[in-house]
Amino acid sequence: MEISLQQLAKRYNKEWIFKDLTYTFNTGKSYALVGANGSGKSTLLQILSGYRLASSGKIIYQSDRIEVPADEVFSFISIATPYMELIEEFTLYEHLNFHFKFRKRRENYSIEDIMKSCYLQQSRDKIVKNFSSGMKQRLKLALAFYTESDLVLLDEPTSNLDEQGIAWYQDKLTELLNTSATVIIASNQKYEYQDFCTAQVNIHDYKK
Ligand SMILES: Nc1ncnc2c1ncn2[C@@H]1O[C@H](COP(=O)(O)OP(=O)(O)OP(=O)(O)O)[C@@H](O)[C@H]1O
Repeated sequence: MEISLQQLAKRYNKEWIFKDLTYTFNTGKSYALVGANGSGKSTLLQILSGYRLASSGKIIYQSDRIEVPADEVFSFISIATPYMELIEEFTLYEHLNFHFKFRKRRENYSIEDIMKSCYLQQSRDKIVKNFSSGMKQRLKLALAFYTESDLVLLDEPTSNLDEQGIAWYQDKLTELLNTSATVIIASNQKYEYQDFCTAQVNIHDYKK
């Protein structure tokens, strides 16, 4: 998916978070969205996902060179972010089963394959509410990695992950980058994007 931002700007009350952001994210490429804490990385990802509105400017989404209407964009996107809530009352199996009733699994991986791949197969029938923070993060990432999507948005992807979890993230990211998905990673940690992303966008360049 190609995403073209035209003079995008966002402010909260009187504070401009970014202004005049004109940039194109190209199909199949991967981007690191960088900037200090509080600079606006999550805000931009939320706008790209349709969760928040920009204050001004325009976003054009194109799939196979055809513009995707704004109200259909959500079905092309996967997102893993700290503000996204999991359905805590479900077991792991129920959660994955529910999600994949609405979205297609990448390359027809089975739910069992997905649980195994994120080292959660032992927790198949455990309620998500009782997951540790690292387990919840692996589930969020698994939902993003294994959903067939044209655009994958990852916000602080390794928060709460241990060393094995970080290696798993890097491995799954490498697999994702071999697909045609466009990937955007908002990050403060170089190991989340260095050696993986083809370009960097620094929010501080759009604050003048
Ligand atoms: N709903 C909101 N209302 C008002 N201000 C907000 C809101 N959400 C975020 N902000 C402000 O917008 C700015 C950018 O926040 P954002 O979370 O996008 O930054 P970030 O770059 O993702 O930060 P971090 O690296 O700490 O996660 C901050 O000053 C924050 O306080």
